[in-house]
Parts: sequence; C-alpha cells; structure tokens
Amino acid sequence: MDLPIANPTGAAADDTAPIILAVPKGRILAELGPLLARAGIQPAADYIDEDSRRLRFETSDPALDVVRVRPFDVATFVAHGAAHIGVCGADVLMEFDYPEIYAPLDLGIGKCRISVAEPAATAGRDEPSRWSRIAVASKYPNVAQRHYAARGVQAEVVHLNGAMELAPSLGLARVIVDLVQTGSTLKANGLIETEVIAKVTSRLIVNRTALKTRPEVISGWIARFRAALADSIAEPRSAAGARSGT
Ligand SMILES: Nc1ncnc2c1ncn2[C@@H]1O[C@H](COP(=O)(O)OP(=O)(O)OP(=O)(O)O)[C@@H](O)[C@H]1O
Ligand SMILES: O=P(O)(O)OC[C@H]1O[C@H](OP(=O)(O)OP(=O)(O)O)[C@H](O)[C@@H]1O
Repeated sequence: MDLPIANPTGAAADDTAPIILAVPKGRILAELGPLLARAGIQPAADYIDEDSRRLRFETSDPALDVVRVRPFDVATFVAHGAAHIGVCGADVLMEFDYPEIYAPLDLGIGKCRISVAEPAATAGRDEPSRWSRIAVASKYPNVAQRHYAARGVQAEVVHLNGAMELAPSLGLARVIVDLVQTGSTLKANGLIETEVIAKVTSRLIVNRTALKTRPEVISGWIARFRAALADSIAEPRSAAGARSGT
C-alpha cells in the first residue's frame, strides 16, 4: 500500500523532538503495563484511566511521549511516521500489510488466533474448496480474502466492526473470520471454529524511515523492549529461586 509522504506539513524533521510511542487502548493496555515499567517507561498517571479524554501523555523520560489510540490505528500512525514506534496485534499487521512498518519483537501479550468459524449446525457438511464464492463477515477483509484466494475461492466480505458472530444466523454471511481466544464468544453464539488462519500476539513495531533517520535512538528503544521482555521471561525463575532460598 502506498502512503503519502510522512510529515506532510513539510516541516524539517526535528531530531530532538520526543519519540512517540503509540499504544492500543482496550485490553492490551493493561497487559502492556508491566512491560513498559520494565522498559523504564512511566507515563503520566491518567494514561491507564480509560475515562481520561487525554490522548497524548508525557512520560518520566522527556524524550518519550505515549499516544493512546484505537488498536487498528496504531499501525496507521506508525506507518505514516506520526508515531515512531508502537504496540500492535499481529492481526492488525496482517490486515494492513504496511511495508513502512518493521516489527522486530514479539511481545508475547494479547495471545489469540484469527480463525474461520461457522454455525455448529452446518459445519463440516460441505467442502469449502469446492466453492467458487463464499460470503464472509469480518473485521479483517484482506486477511479473509487472502485466506480464501489461496484456495481459489472468492470471498465476498461483509465488513463489520464487531458482533460478527451474529452474521451467519441473520443471513449476512455463511462464515466469519474473527479473533478467538477462549472460544466462549463463539460457543455463546452457536458457532464453532473450523480453521485457524494464524496465531496472534502483539508486536513492537517501528517506522522504517524513523529507524533510518534516527537509528541510535530507535534501536535504543528496541533494545530496551528486548531487555524488558527477557527480564519478564526470566522473572518467574528468579521468583521461584527467591522462594526456595536458592
Ligand atoms: N479475545 C481476545 N483475546 C486476546 N487478545 C485479543 C482478543 N481480542 C483481541 N485481541 C488482541 O487485542 C487487540 C485489540 O483488541 P480489542 O478488542 O481491545 O480492540 P478492538 O475491540 O478491536 O478495538 P476497537 O475499540 O477499535 O474496535 C487485537 O488487535 C488483538 O491483537
Ligand atoms: O474467544 P473469546 O475469548 O470469546 O474472545 C473472542 C472475542 O474477543 C474479541 O471481541 P472483543 O471482546 O474485543 O469485543 P469487540 O467485538 O468489541 O471487538 C473478538 O472479536 C471475539 O468476539
């Protein structure tokens, strides 16, 4: 996907301006907290307050500000260079496939999968590879289209932003492509997961141009997140060691 040139105001890039980290509001925000703390990032207190109307937060580091945006928009802010780095689900990266984004680190949070599901009553009755077209409801039209195109099936995607699980029973689509974690949403709506398209976790993402123009500072942030991640993986072992007195 071609994007307009980042920094469309034409102002000269300011190498001393704070780095902007875009984080997704919603469920990932809480999971991200311990990792940010380990990376030494302490945003202003109201950052975690979902009722706060503020969108940009200073941190204890004057060289870093955090912006809190919708999960899909994290990728867009970073791809356009409006944010230098971000935290984003692999589902969102798969959907947009922005070449401007480099995703160097799997943060291991926000674990789920992107799957095909259909009504339990009709699942397994038909062979999808024999179809030439299929109606799919999804928040991920590109992922759904690519998934079916790979098997020669044309997906006609009804783009929904939520409540996908209603689509088959209300005649909007035959199947859905959506995120599944525990499976309880599917179960509560009479659907079963028939294919896993991809496993999903959240990634640290960076804008490739920022990595070229401010290599030391951006690489420094990647290294800090990498170290924080290694710490959080090591911690259970050291905590167990502390408990057993070893
Ligand atoms: N059930 C889930 N379990 C674990 N991770 C999930 C789950 N649903 C979504 N995610 C991950 O969290 C990210 C954000 O999802 P979340 O549900 O918080 O936002 P959203 O509802 O998609 O956002 P919006 O409010 O913009 O519609 C997703 O992109 C995905 O990577
Ligand atoms: O397998 P489960 O554990 O039930 O999780 C899956 C649900 O989680 C996500 O929805 P979310 O809770 O984000 O609500 P949304 O429809 O507002 O996106 C996803 O769209 C599923 O509906």
